[in-house]
Amino acid sequence: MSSRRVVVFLSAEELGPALAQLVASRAEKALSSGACSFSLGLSGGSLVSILSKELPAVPNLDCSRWLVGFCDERLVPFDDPESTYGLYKNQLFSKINVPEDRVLAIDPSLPVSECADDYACKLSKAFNTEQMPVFDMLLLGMGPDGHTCSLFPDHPLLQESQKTVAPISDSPKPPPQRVTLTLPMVNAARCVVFVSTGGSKAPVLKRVLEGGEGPILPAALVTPTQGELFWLVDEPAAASLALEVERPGPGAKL
Ligand SMILES: O=C(O)[C@H](O)[C@@H](O)[C@H](O)[C@H](O)COP(=O)(O)O
Repeated sequence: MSSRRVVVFLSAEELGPALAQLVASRAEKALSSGACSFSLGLSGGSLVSILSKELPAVPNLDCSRWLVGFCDERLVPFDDPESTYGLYKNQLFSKINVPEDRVLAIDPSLPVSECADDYACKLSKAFNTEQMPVFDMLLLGMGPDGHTCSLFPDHPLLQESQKTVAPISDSPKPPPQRVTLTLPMVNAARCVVFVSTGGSKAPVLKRVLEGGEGPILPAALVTPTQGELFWLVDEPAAASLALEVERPGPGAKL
């Protein structure tokens, strides 16, 4: 892992614009350095509302060459309120100019194992590679149990070392059937950004960032091989941290 930065913001309201600016600046950097696209993996949960509010507010944001995938997705129809793609379609994609055919959604009509394999093929095709697709940036959340994507504590999926996308049928967080990027896929990304806010995350954030008793939690297994790792958190989530963190001033660029 090239670097880990833990950045603490006064509130989620201050974190949002900084996150959007980070995404936009990394997209600009990728595309201006000759890449044909900027590949971004999205998670669900509270990230949906943060990104839907803050990305469209970035001045002159051009997403026409973005390639958008999902770090995990629930096996429900797109019009189900639990569908991460459905939420982003309604709340974000209608406000930015990412072409519809460059948003890589799962096929929720398939059985979960076939759905995972189908999504892995879709990603390989979109990234034009037979190797492990490498996202420019992945945006991850973390549950109060330390899960990320749909990788849950003590789950056999944490040992998956070959697949890029895996099925899960016993998610402890409903709905039970999902597909998820695997740890090798997540750790191959050029930049991984966790966003975690709220006091309920304070205990697990301390355990993930500073270590503690018991098995290592899924979010702590995200250690990009060569990529950057950001933890963007608010003060309530950081309340128990003892390690050195960054506290940028208002409007500071990451
Ligand atoms: O689809 C999902 O459930 C998410 O991808 C999941 O991994 C989420 O990121 C965490 O549960 C954190 O969610 P919050 O940020 O809402 O706490």
